[in-house]
Amino acid sequence: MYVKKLFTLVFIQKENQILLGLKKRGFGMNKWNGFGGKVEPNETIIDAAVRELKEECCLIVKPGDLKNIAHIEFTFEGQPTLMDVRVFSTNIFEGTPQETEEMKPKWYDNDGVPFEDMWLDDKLWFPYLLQGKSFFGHFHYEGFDKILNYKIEEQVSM
Ligand SMILES: CSc1nc2ncnc(N)c2[nH]1
Repeated sequence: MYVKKLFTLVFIQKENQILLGLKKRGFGMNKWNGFGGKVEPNETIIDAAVRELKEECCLIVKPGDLKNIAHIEFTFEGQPTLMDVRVFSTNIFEGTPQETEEMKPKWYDNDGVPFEDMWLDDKLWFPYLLQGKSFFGHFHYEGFDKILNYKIEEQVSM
């Protein structure tokens, strides 16, 4: 029986670039990632995604411009937690990415994503993200540095 926790993850994309943030504290510190976090009890998933993006890099997006492109679950050997991560992307945004206490933003070329400084699973599913393909993924970890098993299934549309 898992204890499910809901998270958002937002990727801002340009023609051939993707915006990543270097996490400066907390869970995933010193890893490059998209922007997001926990969904609070009083908000929708989309509202949480919009809120976290603004808080973490000062970009503004409209809820309607966020496309839900993936649903990724993370479980951990011997732990009850299931991280239920809803992934969104858009190329419509307002503002310029700013560094905050949480994240240092940087544009990366799609063919230069720093996988060696990201979560282990990211290099497995980023190709789907970069090709605009919707997918479901489940990654079962042992600790935080070893993937025991995983699956990725392309979805026709989310
Ligand atoms: C704990 S395993 C994990 N992989 C991840 N990849 C991208 N964003 C996350 N929040 C991730 N968590």
